[in-house]
Amino acid sequence: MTAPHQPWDLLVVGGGTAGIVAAKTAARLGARVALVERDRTGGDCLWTGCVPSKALLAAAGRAAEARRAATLGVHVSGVETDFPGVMRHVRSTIAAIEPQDTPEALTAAGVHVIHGDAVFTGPTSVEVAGDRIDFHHALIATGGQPLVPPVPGLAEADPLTSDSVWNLESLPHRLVVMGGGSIGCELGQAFARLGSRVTLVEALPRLLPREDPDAAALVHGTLEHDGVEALAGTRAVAVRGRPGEAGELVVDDDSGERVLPYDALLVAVGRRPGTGGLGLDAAGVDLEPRGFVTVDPQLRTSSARIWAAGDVTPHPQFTHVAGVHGSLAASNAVLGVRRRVDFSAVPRVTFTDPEVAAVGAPTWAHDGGAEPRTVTRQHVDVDRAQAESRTGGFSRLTLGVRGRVLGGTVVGPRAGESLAEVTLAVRKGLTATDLAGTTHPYPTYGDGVWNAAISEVQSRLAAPTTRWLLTRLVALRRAWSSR
Ligand SMILES: Cc1cc2nc3c(=O)[nH]c(=O)nc-3n(C[C@H](O)[C@H](O)[C@H](O)COP(=O)(O)OP(=O)(O)OC[C@H]3O[C@@H](n4cnc5c(N)ncnc54)[C@H](O)[C@@H]3O)c2cc1C
Ligand SMILES: NC(=O)c1ccc[n+]([C@@H]2O[C@H](COP(=O)([O-])OP(=O)(O)OC[C@H]3O[C@@H](n4cnc5c(N)ncnc54)[C@H](O)[C@@H]3O)[C@@H](O)[C@H]2O)c1
Repeated sequence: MTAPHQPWDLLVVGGGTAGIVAAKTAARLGARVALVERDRTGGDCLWTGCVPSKALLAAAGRAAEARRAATLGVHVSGVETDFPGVMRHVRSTIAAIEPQDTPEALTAAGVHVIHGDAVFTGPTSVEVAGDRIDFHHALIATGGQPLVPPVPGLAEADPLTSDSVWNLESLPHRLVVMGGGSIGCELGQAFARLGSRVTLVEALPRLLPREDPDAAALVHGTLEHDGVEALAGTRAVAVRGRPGEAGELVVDDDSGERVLPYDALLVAVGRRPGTGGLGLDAAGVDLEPRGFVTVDPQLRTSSARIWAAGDVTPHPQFTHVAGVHGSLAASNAVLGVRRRVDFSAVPRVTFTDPEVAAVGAPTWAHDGGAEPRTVTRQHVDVDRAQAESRTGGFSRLTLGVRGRVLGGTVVGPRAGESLAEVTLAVRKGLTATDLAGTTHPYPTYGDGVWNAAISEVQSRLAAPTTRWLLTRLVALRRAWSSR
């Protein structure tokens, strides 16, 4: 392999979202860029993460909609799901999106693509298939892998993970899912709606433990309605099973042990950073205690010319974060600027039904009156939700001094879309008055956030001093008009 332009201005290791966005950004800035990928460019999001999971959820959602259409007077009988057909939809979605991330697309964007496993041999060089490649700057964007925790018998049973679940050819009759976070809830709901008997096991006392408890409760309720047995506060103790065969997961809650038989076991308890075999010692790159690459706020590692972005860092594991951080690290590396990561407004969405979308300061744990505090609009009071018979949701804002929007949680259909304006509000320091004064189209789920903001403005108008002043003003106008 001959690699032109060495040393590269930027050598990117890893062709997932962080690496691709970084490489394209640096090339656009005029840098000479190479990207090393050992597998397929596109990364977790395209092949095993966001894209297949959202395609699967879309199919499962259609089935659920057809089943509940009777509430709207539409009777759909005999709803059947055809798992190979669903998986064809998953693969065709990937195929439709893939062209953006191919080596050809990268080459067209001015990025030299190298296929192989990169290993750092020093602070300014890597080796790929025996060839030495020199760089002025490098970016580690090697992502992560599903974590398989040390539960006795688990590794031996070779469970499904978010990497391998996409190879299933038939729907498991009984699916046990370990982990009630984003992957567990999204895939657990999807498989249940497609016809599996799903049991979800979450070690902490509730599902989606990072989200507003009211949001988690709504998701829990819908999962149960979909037929999922959701066991929160339940630890996995042991697995009895062999690869590719039915087995049993032994779990334990405060009331004792219970055996959960499965045809397939899916582990979704988080992801570990992909740093193994990268030669980071030779490069002088430090890891933090959990094994993620340590970065400063400019995404520089402990090695002056090496940067890192995406799931390999301790930052939130989302595609949008990987992309934004990849771009930021690339411009810092090739331009020598000092842009810093900004965590004030990083949105997140769990694509269950209902969707749970949140940003900024938590929307819970605020006692009444003191700031910050919350205002909530239940979606039973949102006309669009009533029209669609989808009232199980809410829009909640966390407000600080003078009504400044510090955070928000929206639960309901397309909550991720409704969250966009809350994200902008948090980022730009807007207030409830700003949101209330912005005309929103009627009837939309956006009315939830809008009316929460309006209720805040109305409650300020109802404050005794304001109320007294307004009453005086009206009385003066009345006196003036009747002169
Ligand atoms: C089931 C699931 C659903 C998800 N859904 C969402 C979602 O809806 N929204 C969202 O925002 N996020 C979602 N995520 C998270 C999202 O997929 C990740 O945060 C994102 O893809 C991380 O991108 P990355 O570039 O950091 O890493 P990756 O995409 O993992 O890319 C790393 C790349 O580096 C390569 N590599 C590793 N080591 C080497 C080496 N030594 N040499 C060369 N190449 C190497 C790998 O082959 C890989 O291609 C989901 C994740 C999962 C698992
Ligand atoms: N919609 C999205 O944006 C989306 C969707 C899927 C995944 N992701 C990303 O992928 C990452 C990984 O997702 P994930 O769901 O695997 O991780 P997660 O951290 O979201 O959830 C893991 C859950 O497993 C539980 N858990 C841990 N050990 C357990 C055990 N032994 N038994 C039972 N439960 C246990 C944890 O308490 C936690 O609730 C997430 O951090 C997320 O950022 C994002």
